Amino acid sequence: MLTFFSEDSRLRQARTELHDGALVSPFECPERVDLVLEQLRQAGFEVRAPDAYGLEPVCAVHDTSYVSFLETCWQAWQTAGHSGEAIPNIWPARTLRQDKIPHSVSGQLGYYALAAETSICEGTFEAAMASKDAALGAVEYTLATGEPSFGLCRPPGHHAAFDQFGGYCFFNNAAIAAQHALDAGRRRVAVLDVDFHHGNGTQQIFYARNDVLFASLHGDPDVTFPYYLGYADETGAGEGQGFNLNYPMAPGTSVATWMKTLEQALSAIKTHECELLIVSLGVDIFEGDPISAFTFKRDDFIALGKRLAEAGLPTTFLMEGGYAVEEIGVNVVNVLQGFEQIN
Ligand SMILES: NCCCCCC(=O)NO
Ligand SMILES: [Zn+2]
Repeated sequence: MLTFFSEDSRLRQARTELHDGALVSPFECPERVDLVLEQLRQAGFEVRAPDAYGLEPVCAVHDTSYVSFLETCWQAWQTAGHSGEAIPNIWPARTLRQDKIPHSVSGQLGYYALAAETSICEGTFEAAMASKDAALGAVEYTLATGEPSFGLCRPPGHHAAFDQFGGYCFFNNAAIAAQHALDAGRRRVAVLDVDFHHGNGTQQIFYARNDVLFASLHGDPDVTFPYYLGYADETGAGEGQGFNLNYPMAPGTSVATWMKTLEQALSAIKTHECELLIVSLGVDIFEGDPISAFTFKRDDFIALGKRLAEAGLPTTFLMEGGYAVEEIGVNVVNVLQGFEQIN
């Protein structure tokens, strides 16, 4: 399976993440892609650098002011005299005005951030641009050939909403790729999110639309990040009613139960006659993931890849989460090789 990856993904070298009340070394680290690349190359996968697609595909799903904020935030933060990495510490919380975008970079950080764990630093914007290019290269290849592809996207994207970053995400790679497919003439695209965490950003971007079916299997938001979206009663709005499917599951859910739940999502994708499948591939459903709570073992990822291939759709996999760094490469390659065994 052809893989797309841009070396500029490494440009984000954040030093801090707010975790358990302390600033720690980020779980979403550049070493993640090193380990995936190592396993891909050992398994004989071709890795190709994508074209640079510019900002147009980004602004097809994200707010242009938000994109400009991401591009200028780090410089503005430093110009304002801050010495650490850019981390928000105030939000337009429920009792404050929601219609104000302050000129202060501190105020803008809170306006555009959905969570506080994700810092903005040197190279963040450039890495996010590289990540969405990997996604676009992969989906363009699949659209052109019908063959499956893998976008080794770093940073990940599924928490990024129309005008919000967080959960280690800045541009919603899956949404950008889905919109690109629609702009290329596909009528209906499915985004299947198998990451441990709900893809709140992907949901929000397509929530009122019926040309993208969003289906997500994830840890119950009642007890799992992002907490405030991802419940089963969120089924879409307006024309999008019925085109958003959330399958929250309790921490510790067995793989057997997870795979049975996957059947529900795949059945809906088939019913909706989707022409392209984009898989938000988070391998943080691995039992050893440090910040997640599902129970996949290495070989379960092979079964996952096989089952997805049986859906029989042109498929693009896009990297989302996965923080058990030592095993991330094997777990990713297992999905892709499982898929190829059937496809
Ligand atoms: N405490 C922050 C949790 C961020 C979740 C990142 C992720 O893997 N999302 O899929
Ligand atoms: Zn995740």
